[in-house]
Amino acid sequence: MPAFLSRAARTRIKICGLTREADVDAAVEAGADAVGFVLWSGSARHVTLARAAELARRLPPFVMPVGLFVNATPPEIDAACTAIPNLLLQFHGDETPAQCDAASTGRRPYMRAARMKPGFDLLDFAQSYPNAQAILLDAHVEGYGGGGKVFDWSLVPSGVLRPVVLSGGLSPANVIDGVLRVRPWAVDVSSGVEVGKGLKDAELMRRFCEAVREADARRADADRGE
Ligand SMILES: O=C(O)c1ccccc1N[C@@H]1O[C@H](COP(=O)(O)O)[C@@H](O)[C@H]1O
Repeated sequence: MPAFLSRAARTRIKICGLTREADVDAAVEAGADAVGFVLWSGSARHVTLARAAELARRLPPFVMPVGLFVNATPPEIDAACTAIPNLLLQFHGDETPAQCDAASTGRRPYMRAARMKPGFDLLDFAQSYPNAQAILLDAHVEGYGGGGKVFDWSLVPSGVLRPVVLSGGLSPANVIDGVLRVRPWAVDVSSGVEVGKGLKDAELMRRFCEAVREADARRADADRGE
């Protein structure tokens, strides 16, 4: 059985939209498995590639840098992958399967964001991106994402058969519920651990990660029938 389907899996944590050194350090300290840099200039959390590379150099081994793109060109993605080794690509715009595959050149792992709303066919969407390493679920919001909006988790069907990353308005207050309801491979948070756009709060990040661990413990108990 693939690890992402295992009931015992520890829910991975990505914290996105970091812009400051202290926030990168605090995210790692809190227990993040991945940290995201918004490389789309249309976002209030945007960082230049040079800045993202500088921040990514602070990451210790086994904490992965993620580059968030919205309709970036292949040369922009090439430049990012050159500047930041081991960059996981997050396509959060209108990228087609062919565009994602071309940008990844078959060698760079990527996640594709799905914008969840009633009527959206997630199974069909996931199938149309067979080379995406994960499907990231975000709420359908004005613009492209990062709006701090929770979508209706009951829209997530069982049987996606791909690693799912739950995002969209997660926070220390609701992430336990999200993990128990959706059982994602990973969770991704931005607005819910912020004091201002791109300005993270160390205490909120700590509480978020702690809540995910609590959800994992409850999930394990539930699976054991306790
Ligand atoms: O963070 C942004 O500014 C952003 C811009 C464009 C697309 C996605 C963006 N962020 C991603 O959105 C989800 C949900 O974020 P939130 O927790 O609801 O604020 C997350 O994957 C961010 O990486």
